[in-house]
Amino acid sequence: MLIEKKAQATLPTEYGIFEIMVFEELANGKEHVAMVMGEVNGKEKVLSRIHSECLTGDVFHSLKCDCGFQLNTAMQSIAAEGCGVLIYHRAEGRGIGLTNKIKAYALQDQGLDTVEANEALGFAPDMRDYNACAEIYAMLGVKSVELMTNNPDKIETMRKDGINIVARRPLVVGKNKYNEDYLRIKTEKMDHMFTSADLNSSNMPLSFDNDCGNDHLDHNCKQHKK
Ligand SMILES: Nc1nc2c(ncn2[C@@H]2O[C@H](COP(=O)(O)OP(=O)(O)OP(=O)(O)O)[C@@H](O)[C@H]2O)c(=O)[nH]1
Ligand SMILES: [Zn+2]
Repeated sequence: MLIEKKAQATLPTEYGIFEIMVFEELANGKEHVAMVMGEVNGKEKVLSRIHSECLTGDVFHSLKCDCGFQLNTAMQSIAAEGCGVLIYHRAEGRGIGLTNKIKAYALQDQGLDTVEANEALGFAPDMRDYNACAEIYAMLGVKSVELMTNNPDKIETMRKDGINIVARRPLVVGKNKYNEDYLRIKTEKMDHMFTSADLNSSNMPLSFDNDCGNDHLDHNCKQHKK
């Protein structure tokens, strides 16, 4: 056994009411979270997202990546379906941890891309495994999942790690001028399934992506003050 269920409670969110469950990965003490809506025990093709922790995107609404937008959209989609599982997978920085991710960001400030920065720090571009997630699905009684992701390598690794993925739902959201290159590199070097239409369109859901020419997101920008 890799994980142990530690706690469960009802959690109302702006998207709907979930059951939150905490599972500890015994080897490293990581606390993975399952946000569960509806009856998933014994079900096939449960709508699901395995969301890798991204403190900067999920909490601080960073625009350098698409994580925060994907997290919100995944929860909305599960709520719309009335049934599903979101696993919040504590694999910050694709498994290299927060300190190393921020070191990678510093290298990106100097011109390296997301893959080169990981490699410069001595890491593979993606260090994640999903064994704990496979066990969480098993403990929940989920037979198979429809996974929200754009990453075919993630699907392949998850299948190797024992997750039964029977369908994929794209999760293309949050493109903006700060993550354009990041999304392009993910498409070119990490095979993410963004179409050229996805990469060329702006699906930024927020109104502050202004056209004033100022390279900031200043809500007090004189041009935009009403
Ligand atoms: N090392 C590193 N990790 C990053 C970087 N940007 C985002 N991340 C982490 O990447 C993880 C998310 O991976 P992504 O490559 O964005 O997407 P994915 O999970 O593989 O695929 P999707 O399911 O389509 O979202 C989170 O843990 C983020 O913290 C970066 O530049 N370097
Ligand atoms: Zn992110």
